[in-house]
Amino acid sequence: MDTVFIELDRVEKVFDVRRRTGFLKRERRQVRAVDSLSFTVPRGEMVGYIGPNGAGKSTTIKMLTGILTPSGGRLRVAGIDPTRERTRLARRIGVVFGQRTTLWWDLPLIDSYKLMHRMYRIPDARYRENLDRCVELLELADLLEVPVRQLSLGQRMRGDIAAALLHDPEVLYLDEPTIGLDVISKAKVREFLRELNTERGTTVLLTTHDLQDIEQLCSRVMVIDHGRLMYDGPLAGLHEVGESERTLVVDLERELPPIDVAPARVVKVEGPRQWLAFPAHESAAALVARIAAEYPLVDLSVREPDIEAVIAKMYAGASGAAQRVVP
Ligand SMILES: Nc1ncnc2c1ncn2[C@@H]1O[C@H](COP(=O)(O)OP(=O)(O)OP(=O)(O)O)[C@@H](O)[C@H]1O
Repeated sequence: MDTVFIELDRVEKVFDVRRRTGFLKRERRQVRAVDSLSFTVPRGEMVGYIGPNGAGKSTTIKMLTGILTPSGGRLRVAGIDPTRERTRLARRIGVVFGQRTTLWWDLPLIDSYKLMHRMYRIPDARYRENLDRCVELLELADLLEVPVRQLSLGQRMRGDIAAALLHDPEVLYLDEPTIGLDVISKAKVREFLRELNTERGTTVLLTTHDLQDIEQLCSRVMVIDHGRLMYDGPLAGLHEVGESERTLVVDLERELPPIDVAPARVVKVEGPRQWLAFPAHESAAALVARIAAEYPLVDLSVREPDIEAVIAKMYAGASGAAQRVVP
């Protein structure tokens, strides 16, 4: 697990953008899509890679596949420089872009796979074995003869994931693999990815706007914004850096004025029930003890912060370098 598989050292990507600003007038501007980005991913890890729109996620993945060349820094995948040896690397990586398909639109699904078999020069036995496995686990048997354009989004996505895995890649880059899928299809895709990771040890870098993907699949999450790494650690750790709050719901014997115990503050009162927000890192037990000592307490419960709210808050305040938290 501890061999470094993906390695970025102060990687930069700057785009030159020309914009028409008037008749014969053009403005040149530089967009720093990825800004001094450093991280490593060990072989066999499944990592979530998240950030708001335009944060630089796709640009990172494109550099990792060799489609884009970094403007600066050092980048290696399996010891290979993707820009210099894109073809050699292609045999070892799989890519799924949720919003685009790599399948041939008018052909039955199986024909796309046959074409890939030849394109990647996959040995016959290996191709058969991988295809059988994907067909079984992704439930593709009834879909193989169906032209891709007739597949539903969820079916096509499963078809695309299989296509990315026929050549046994060591790493899989997934860009929004569950976008637009219904609950059942999402569950199938997640289960498949989990199995792929545990059974085959495939390294997975997962970009998604669906935090449940991350919660269910990744023990580690990287948050990127304005091309910079804002957080790298377990999902649970985001609570602390996101300055999130937990809520204590207190039932008193009778209606009373708002409870006064710092640092908690009352955010809602409904008859004898009061809601108190307090910093997530504070001990709930200490707070409860103080309330019990001073107020006629009947019942209480603690509500954990919603991770979506934590991340939204983090994105909102993520413009300054001062808030970068990379343990
Ligand atoms: N080919 C390009 N030319 C110019 N600017 C680009 C190019 N590709 C990306 N950008 C810019 O770089 C920044 C990062 O874009 P990128 O697509 O990597 O973000 P993202 O995190 O993948 O966003 P999303 O979640 O919307 O897909 C954006 O400001 C984008 O406009």
